[in-house]
Amino acid sequence: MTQTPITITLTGAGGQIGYAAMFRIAAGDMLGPEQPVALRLLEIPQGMRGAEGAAMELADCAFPLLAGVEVSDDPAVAFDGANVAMLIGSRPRTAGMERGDLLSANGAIFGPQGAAIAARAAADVRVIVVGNPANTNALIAQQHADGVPAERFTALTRLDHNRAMGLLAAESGVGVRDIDGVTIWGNHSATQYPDLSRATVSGAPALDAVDAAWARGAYIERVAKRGAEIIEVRGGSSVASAANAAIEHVRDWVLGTPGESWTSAAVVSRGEYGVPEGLVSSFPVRSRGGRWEVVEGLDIDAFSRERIDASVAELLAEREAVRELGLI
Ligand SMILES: NC(=O)c1ccc[n+]([C@@H]2O[C@H](COP(=O)([O-])OP(=O)(O)OC[C@H]3O[C@@H](n4cnc5c(N)ncnc54)[C@H](O)[C@@H]3O)[C@@H](O)[C@H]2O)c1
Ligand SMILES: O=C(O)C[C@H](O)C(=O)O
Repeated sequence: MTQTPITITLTGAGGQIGYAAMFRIAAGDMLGPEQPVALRLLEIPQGMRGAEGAAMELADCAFPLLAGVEVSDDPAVAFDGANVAMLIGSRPRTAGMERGDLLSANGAIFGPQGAAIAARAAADVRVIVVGNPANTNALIAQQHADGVPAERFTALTRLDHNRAMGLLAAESGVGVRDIDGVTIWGNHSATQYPDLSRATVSGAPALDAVDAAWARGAYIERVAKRGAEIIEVRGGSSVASAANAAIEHVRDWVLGTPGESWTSAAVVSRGEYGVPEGLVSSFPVRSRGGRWEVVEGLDIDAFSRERIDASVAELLAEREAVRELGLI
């Protein structure tokens, strides 16, 4: 194990998702069993004891790959030299709220963090925003990160992607290994579009394996509202599945996606599929050479067009709202 450690900054490290993620990262689940990692844990003063306690437990695990842990409430310290920044810290919604209701409460967190990343992080920094509303928070961070290429800012829709795979597998009576070609388009919100147009079940078109009305009705609704379903059943928003998805997002971004398969991630649009440039929107993506590439050239039928446009309209409205709040 002679490799230089990769520095990973986790914000909200005293919170639930941070706690669920950090032990797996330190165990090598994100960057592989040969790659040492150094963790920088960022919290606000009220969250520092939780983060410090988690750091003590990390030490008590004696992970061979863990090259160090630092806890700080200063973004300039926590983002110093960061190769990967996982922006988790922010308030979760509670029952009855939409994620967009968190914009004014959480949006203000991401401008200063974007600026701190620009000032302190490593030249190759990759940023994933988990805190909701994730797409627009990523936009805010990106807009404050002068000098950092826009493509380094992403938001998490891998959890939606995994949910879409899991629910399709259950409906088809197969394992998730037999599912491919699912896409999440748009916003990590109730308007997102889980698209089965090109999905396959055991190599055959998914739309032949399941009822088409289900695929374009109840299925979309269930995937898009799964977060609220979890809140209702657990009494709190998803934690371990969110941490898992964030880990998979970073793993694939750094190490690549397998073969021709794609996954879903919210990336800064360059105008692909008519999504206005600059919005952070979910697309089908592959990772090649450490960069996300939007899978281009897929046919979009009228149904899909309408769903994508509806979610993009919400992203445009969120961008307008944060402009009005003076956050970008
Ligand atoms: N994108 C997704 O798929 C997805 C999935 C699940 C949860 N989430 C979101 O992730 C966020 C975190 O969820 P959680 O369950 O871990 O919440 P939590 O309340 O358990 O933890 C959040 C932590 O963030 C800290 N924090 C707040 N402001 C901060 C700042 N400026 N800098 C650093 N830390 C800060 C808090 O002190 C707290 O410890 C929520 O916004 C939730 O809605 C997103
Ligand atoms: O739904 C939420 O508020 C939490 C998270 O975004 C989720 O999708 O589980």
